[in-house]
Amino acid sequence: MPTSARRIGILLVNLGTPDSPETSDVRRYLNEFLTDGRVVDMPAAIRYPLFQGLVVPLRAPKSAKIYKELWTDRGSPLLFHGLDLKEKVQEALGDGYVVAFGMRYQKPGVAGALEELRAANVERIVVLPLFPQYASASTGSVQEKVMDLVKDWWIVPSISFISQFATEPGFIASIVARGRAEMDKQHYDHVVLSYHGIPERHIKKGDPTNYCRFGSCCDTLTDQNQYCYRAQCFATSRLIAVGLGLGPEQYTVSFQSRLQSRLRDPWLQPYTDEVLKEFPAKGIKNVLAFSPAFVADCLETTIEVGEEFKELFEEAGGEHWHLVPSLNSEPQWVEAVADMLRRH
Ligand SMILES: C=CC1=C(C)c2cc3[nH]c(cc4nc(cc5[nH]c(cc1n2)c(C)c5CCC(=O)O)C(CCC(=O)O)=C4C)c(C)c3C=C
Ligand SMILES: [Fe+2]
Ligand SMILES: [Fe+2]
Repeated sequence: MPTSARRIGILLVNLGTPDSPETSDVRRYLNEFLTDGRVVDMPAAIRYPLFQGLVVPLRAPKSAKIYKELWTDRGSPLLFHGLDLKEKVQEALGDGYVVAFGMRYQKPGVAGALEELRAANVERIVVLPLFPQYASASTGSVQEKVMDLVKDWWIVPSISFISQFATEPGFIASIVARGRAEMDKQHYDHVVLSYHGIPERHIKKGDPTNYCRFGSCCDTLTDQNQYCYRAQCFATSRLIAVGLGLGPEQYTVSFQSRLQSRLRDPWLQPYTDEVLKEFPAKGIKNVLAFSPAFVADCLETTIEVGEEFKELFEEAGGEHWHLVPSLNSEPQWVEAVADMLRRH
């Protein structure tokens, strides 16, 4: 008797968000997030008491206030955009695929999403962490979680990971189209491409040949630095700039969202909140900002770039700061994701 063809399982994963903007839920989220050894790479014996006992209790009420500003009728944007993307990618890929969506921290979790794929008896699983540039704190953590979960299955399926898509033409074209739509509406003096920061140390830990010097070494992607987050951010930026027809002097690459550390560990620089203050004195009064480390709007885009940086820029004498929305579940991006998955 012929058997019907088995389908391919797709697991889309994003970072995670609190269940609600209440302090108790934000605390639970931050406790899980900031005790992940790939995010805070201190020995567990220090990390747990320091973060659960001190950092998170102090941070949670402040973060909760900001999450309240972000929250919508549909809840957290990171979550509902992820669910929308899942639906639309499923539609684009058709019956030969089963698409599931999970979050690295909190709900819906990666475990439940993997169970959906197991129940569908998929032939193999392709995991797409929704982070364009590879970082151990984001992509690496998702990879670790997936491997940790499937290791207990009686039959371990074939699993592959799309580790990064920093230079993927469909990703770049989707961002360029978003940017063009804004640039057609009005003139901008300058473009800022602001990426989530990470400690420089995290890059050095993934640099076995000791190649990265945080200088021009990151200006090209080579076999030696293919997983360097900084080099990937620069590669994404160059392609966006080419797509928008920008010369090197017309855009700035910078890094945001650093977690203040008393150890004063350097994070990737320049910091967005510092460079933007210098723009007005240089005659840059109208700025278009992109957040190309994120494919879905979230606290770090809508609030940090869209509101906090705007305020800082205006205080420094700037006139107009505008954030290009993330790709979310825009049709061109849905097709780019489906195409990436079909080719994988
Ligand atoms: C681009 C991917 C991300 C990397 C790399 C990353 C590294 C990283 N983040 C923190 C600390 C925080 N990040 C927070 C929010 C947050 N971070 C990402 C993505 C990456 N983080 C996203 C998508 C979000 C938004 C989630 C949402 O619910 O909207 C937060 C929580 C907010 C706050 O309290 O400020 C923290 C804390 C570190 C320390 C780190 C690398 C070492
Ligand atoms: Fe983060
Ligand atoms: Fe580098």
